[in-house]
Amino acid sequence: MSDSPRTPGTPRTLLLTGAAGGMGTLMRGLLPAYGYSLRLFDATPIEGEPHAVTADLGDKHALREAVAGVDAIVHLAGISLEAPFEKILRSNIEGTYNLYEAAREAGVRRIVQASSNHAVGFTPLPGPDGPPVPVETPHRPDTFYGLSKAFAEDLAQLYWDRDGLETVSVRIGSCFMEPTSVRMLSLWLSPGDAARLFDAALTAPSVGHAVVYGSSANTRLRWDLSSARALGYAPQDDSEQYADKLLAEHGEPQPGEAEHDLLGGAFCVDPPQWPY
Ligand SMILES: NC(=O)C1=CN([C@@H]2O[C@H](COP(=O)(O)OP(=O)(O)OC[C@H]3O[C@@H](n4cnc5c(N)ncnc54)[C@H](O)[C@@H]3O)[C@@H](O)[C@H]2O)C=CC1
Ligand SMILES: O=C(O)[C@H]1OC(=O)[C@H](O)[C@@H](O)[C@@H]1O
Repeated sequence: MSDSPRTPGTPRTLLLTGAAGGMGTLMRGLLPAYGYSLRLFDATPIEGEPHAVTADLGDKHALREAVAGVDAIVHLAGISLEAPFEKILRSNIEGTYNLYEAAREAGVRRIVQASSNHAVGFTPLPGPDGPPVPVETPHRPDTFYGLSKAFAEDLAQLYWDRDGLETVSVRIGSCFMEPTSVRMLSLWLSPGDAARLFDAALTAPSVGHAVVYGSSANTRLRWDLSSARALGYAPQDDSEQYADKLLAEHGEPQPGEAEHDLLGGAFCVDPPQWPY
């Protein structure tokens, strides 16, 4: 259920790109309870959703039709791991540009887009008592994938400054049903908190282009959630309930290991490693 106030002008009809993916599937389940009506878009067909648009982000005509009449967009589509540059260029860089162009032409007011911790992956991790990583930290992408997210944030800034199209860029940590590594104890964004954060990002007044980190209220958090909280985000989950099990399985990351030293963890190793 929605825990954010409704104001006149709150978006109702959303285009959800990446609707067939892991997060898209979770958000298809959770966002309607906040009062949104979803139009689904993905290159992969979605079983049981005959009205979903099955199209690639490279298909400008399909994008123009998909954005027509929506109040806002939640943009999750794209390659979600490291890949050859040419593939990242097509899906994440050109694809996100195509979406922004379609949105601008259609007069869509706001986009909430999935950025990633990997846009700043080479940022040194502070110790548990150090100051959390601020959103203003410079882009330090750890992969071509992270580079595409840094591009998407700059693209959003341009469309705000030049065209008045608002964006909240959410640097998502790790959004899955449960954290599956010790690193994810710090970065985990529970599905419920992801829906809360997207709702806050869709409904907060006058965001311009806001960059926020996307995590739950984890005990082991190492980045600063204050810009997300300023949108009205009030996370309710904490990964700590999974800590004993994950630490028993994997042990604490040690100094000198990417997972211990760098925000992007094993994406910073060449070639990038996962699971992380
Ligand atoms: N799940 C996570 O922990 C994190 C996710 N993200 C970002 O959030 C978004 C969603 O992530 P997941 O659901 O985990 O990824 P996913 O890989 O499960 O889903 C991505 C979806 O995008 C679609 N897609 C890819 N390229 C496309 C194209 N050119 N045209 C149309 N559709 C295309 C795929 O078919 C897929 O259904 C991605 O942008 C990812 O980079 C960022 C940080 C962490
Ligand atoms: O760092 C992480 O855990 C996550 O970051 C991402 O950007 C990826 O899309 C996701 O698959 C990873 O699990």
